[in-house]
Amino acid sequence: MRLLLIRHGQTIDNVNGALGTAIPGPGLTPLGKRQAAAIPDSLGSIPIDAIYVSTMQRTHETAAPLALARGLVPVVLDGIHEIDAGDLEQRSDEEAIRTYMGTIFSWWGDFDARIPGGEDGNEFYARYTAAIEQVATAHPKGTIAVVSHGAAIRTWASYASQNIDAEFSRTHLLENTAVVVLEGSAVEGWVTTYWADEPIGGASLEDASAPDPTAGVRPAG
Ligand SMILES: O=C(O)[C@@H](CO)OP(=O)(O)O
Repeated sequence: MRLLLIRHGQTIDNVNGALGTAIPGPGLTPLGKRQAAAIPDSLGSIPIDAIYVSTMQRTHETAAPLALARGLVPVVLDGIHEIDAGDLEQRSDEEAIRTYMGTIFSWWGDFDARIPGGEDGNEFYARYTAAIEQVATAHPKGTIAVVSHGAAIRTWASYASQNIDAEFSRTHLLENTAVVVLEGSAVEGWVTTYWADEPIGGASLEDASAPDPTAGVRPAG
C-alpha cells in the first residue's frame, strides 16, 4: 500500500513558533487555508482510497478541500496527533524548542528519553505505529492520505522507513502541507519513496518568516 503523510496547513502556533500540541488545538490561518485548498489540484489524478485525520482541528480543516474534491469523508484516527510537548506546551523560546526537537532526535539512540512532562519515544512510536497498522489492515492495497503533524510525521516516517537514517531525518524539514510518501506494509515494513520539504502547492505557499519548530529546526547530535 501507499501512505501519503501530509502535514496540516499553517496555524497561529506555527506563525508564533509556539509548541502547540494540546488537543484539539487551533484551526488554520488564512495562509493555512490556501495551503489546504491547493492539495486537491497538487495531487492531480493520484487515486486516494481514504483520508484519515488526527484528533486535532487543523488536520480536519486541511483535509476538507481534498475530501470534498474526492467525495470522501475523513476518518478520525486516534494515535496520529502531534508529539506531546508536556511542560513545554505553548513555549516558543529557543531552549524549549531545542529540548523538544532535541529529545525527539535523541530517540535515534534512546527511546526512553522523555520530553519533560510529555511522551517518550516508546510511547510515541507505539501509538503512531498502531494507528498506521489499523490503516494498513483496512486498505492493504490502497493509496491512503493521512493528515498529521510536523514532528510526528518527520519522526515516525524516519524510524519506520528502512531507507531513512538519522542524518536524513535531521536535515529534511517539513513545511505546512509538505508530503512524505511511504510504500510497503505493516508486515514487510516501509520505504520512503518521496519527501518534499515544501508545501504541496509549491514554495509560494511557504511562510519563510514563521519560526515554526518542525520546519525550522535541525538539531545537532
Ligand atoms: O509546530 C510544530 O512544528 C509542531 C509542534 O508544535 O506541531 P504541528 O506540526 O502540529 O504544527
